[in-house]
Amino acid sequence: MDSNIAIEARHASKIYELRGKEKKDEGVKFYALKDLNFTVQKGEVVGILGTNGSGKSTMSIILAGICDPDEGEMIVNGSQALVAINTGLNQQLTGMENIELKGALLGLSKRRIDKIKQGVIDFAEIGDFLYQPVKKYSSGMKSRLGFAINLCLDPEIMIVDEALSVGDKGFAAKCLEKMKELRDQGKTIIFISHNLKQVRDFCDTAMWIEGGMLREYGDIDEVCDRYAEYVDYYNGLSGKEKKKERDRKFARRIIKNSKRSFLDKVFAAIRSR
Ligand SMILES: Nc1ncnc2c1ncn2[C@@H]1O[C@H](COP(=O)(O)OP(=O)(O)OP(=O)(O)O)[C@@H](O)[C@H]1O
Repeated sequence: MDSNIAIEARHASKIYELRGKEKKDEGVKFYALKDLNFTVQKGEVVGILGTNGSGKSTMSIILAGICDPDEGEMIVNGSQALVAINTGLNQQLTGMENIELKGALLGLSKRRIDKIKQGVIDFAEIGDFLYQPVKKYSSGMKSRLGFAINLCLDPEIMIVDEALSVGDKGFAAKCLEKMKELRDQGKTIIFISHNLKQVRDFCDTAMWIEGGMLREYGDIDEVCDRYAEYVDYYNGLSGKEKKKERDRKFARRIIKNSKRSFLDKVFAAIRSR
C-alpha cells in the first residue's frame, strides 16, 4: 500500500443478523455496511456523516480493529485508537485499572503506562474518581476517561465516535482543541458526529454513509451541504413517509435468501405499506 495512505477500504462489507419477532422465526441477515470503497490519506481529517443506523459506528469499530469486515478488506496503516461512548472501558475496574489493562493489552512498558496515567490525571480532571469502578461514573466522566486514555496513547489514527456529544461543553471544547493539535501534528482523524457545524469547522473532507452505503466522499462543504439538504428533506416528511423511507433503505440492505420465509414476510410487509 502507498505509504501516504492511512486507510483503504476495498469492497468492505459488514453483515449483522436481526432476530425474528418470535423465537421460531428465522433471523434476517443484512448489510450494516455494504461494498465500501475509499482511501483516506495520512494526515486527512475526515468527518463521517449519516442518519441514525446508517453504519457509522460499525465503521468505527472496524477501523479500530475491534472487528473485521465480513466481505472485502479495510486496511489500516498505523496505530489506531477509538474514543466512543462506553467503548473499551471495563465497567468493573477503576479508571486506573482500566489504564493498566489497556496498556497491558497493547504490550506497553510500565514506564509508558505510568506516563499515560499522569497524562490521564491531567487531562480527564475527574480527580479521585479515577480510583472508583467505571460503573459508578456518569456518562460525561466515562467520556473524559476514554478520551484521555486514547489521547495519551498517542495514536497515528484517532477515531472519535460521538464522544464529544456527552458531558459538558467545556470538556468538549478542550477535546476539540486537543484534536486540533493532533491535526496540526499531521495525525489522521476520523470524526463521527451528528453536529454538522463541528464537522464543518474541524474536518478537511466528509464521508456520508447512508443505509450502509457510501453516498458521498469529498470536499467538506459540498458533502455537508448535500447531507444537510437530505436531513431537511427527511425531517419534512410525515411520520408515514419517514417509515417508508427507512423501510426502502433497509430493504436494499437485506441479503436475499430464498430459503428464508421470514425474509419473504419482511418484503411483503414493506411492499404492503
Ligand atoms: N451487534 C449488532 N447486531 C445486529 N445489528 C446491529 C449491531 N450493531 C449495529 N447493528 C445495526 O446495524 C446498523 C448500523 O448501526 P450503527 O450503530 O453502525 O449505525 P450509526 O450510523 O452509528 O447509528 P447512530 O447514528 O444511530 O449511532 C443499524 O441498523 C443497527 O441497528
